[in-house]
Amino acid sequence: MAEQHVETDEDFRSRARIIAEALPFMLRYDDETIVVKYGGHAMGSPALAKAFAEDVTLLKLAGLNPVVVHGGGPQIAAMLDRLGIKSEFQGGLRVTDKATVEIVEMVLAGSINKEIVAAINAAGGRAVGLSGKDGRMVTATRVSRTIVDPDSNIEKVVDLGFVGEPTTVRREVLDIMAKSEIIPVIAPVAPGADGETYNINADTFAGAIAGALNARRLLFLTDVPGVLDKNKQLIKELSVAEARRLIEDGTVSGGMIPKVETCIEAIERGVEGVVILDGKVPHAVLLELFTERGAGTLITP
Ligand SMILES: Nc1ncnc2c1ncn2[C@@H]1O[C@H](COP(=O)(O)OP(=O)(O)O)[C@@H](O)[C@H]1O
Ligand SMILES: CC(=O)N[C@@H](CCC(=O)OP(=O)(O)O)C(=O)O
Repeated sequence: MAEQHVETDEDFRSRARIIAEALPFMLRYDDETIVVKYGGHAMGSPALAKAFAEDVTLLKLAGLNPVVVHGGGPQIAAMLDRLGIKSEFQGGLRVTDKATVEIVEMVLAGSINKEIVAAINAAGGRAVGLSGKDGRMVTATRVSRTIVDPDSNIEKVVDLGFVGEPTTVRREVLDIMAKSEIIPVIAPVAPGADGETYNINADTFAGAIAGALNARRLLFLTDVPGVLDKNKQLIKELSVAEARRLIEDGTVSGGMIPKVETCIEAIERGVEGVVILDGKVPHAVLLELFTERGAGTLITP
């Protein structure tokens, strides 16, 4: 028979201490907007998803204003694969043709968005799923990427198809939700002025939302402990200038590029406290916000 853990009086009292330790942080962030970007790679097991949903629910009940922006890159890749649609990335962005953008919207604004909404609601919160299309929240413009051709070593502009970046963000719907018990969960797709649907990198999207809402904190939950140096060691603090250097020298690559670029832009827009952290640590959001010991990489001006 399994041995039962008997709680001592000391264990019992230490629980109260742990709860009380959160008080100064609750006061610090009272009424403040916290944008949490939940990356596709951070969506691991059902237990992790439950812990994430509990954290977000607890933030709202504690008087903060959490806004969730989610990704789903691996989940889009799996669906495209099942449908036999090839997909490639340029500079961390998915080249998105007409067929691909339909799948992107279906996976992001459909299944993933509703899974997160359901998880938060199961934890006792009141989540509402949205995309950039709802309430005309976000308008996108088409982007392209300049890359260096490995054969000729010459720079060339690559058309990425229906890939956009947010140009305008209307706060209206999010402001209404902030005053209510509702927790917005937003998928990163938005219409362009041409009426087409655009696929927006979730990091870039989260940065635009955080900037428009004057968020106090922007947290990126991913699948690595933070930004790693050339020796794969965690960099705990990174200035904007150092972050730019790491992109230029290739230390930061792939999906970490839009994340770090967004951190830089968010800081330049006045967002205080931008952190990249490991979403595979259960309750990463609570540990980051409600304890003195920060996790991950903090980007500073
Ligand atoms: N310097 C770096 N430090 C940490 N991760 C890096 C770095 N350069 C590239 N990466 C890659 O970036 C990935 C995180 O970005 P991404 O795959 O887009 O995650 P998410 O789905 O969470 O947005 C990591 O898993 C890692 O493979
Ligand atoms: C243009 C572009 O690359 N869009 C991303 C949107 C999803 C995303 O960013 O998801 P993660 O945060 O999980 O990486 C994509 O198609 O994969």
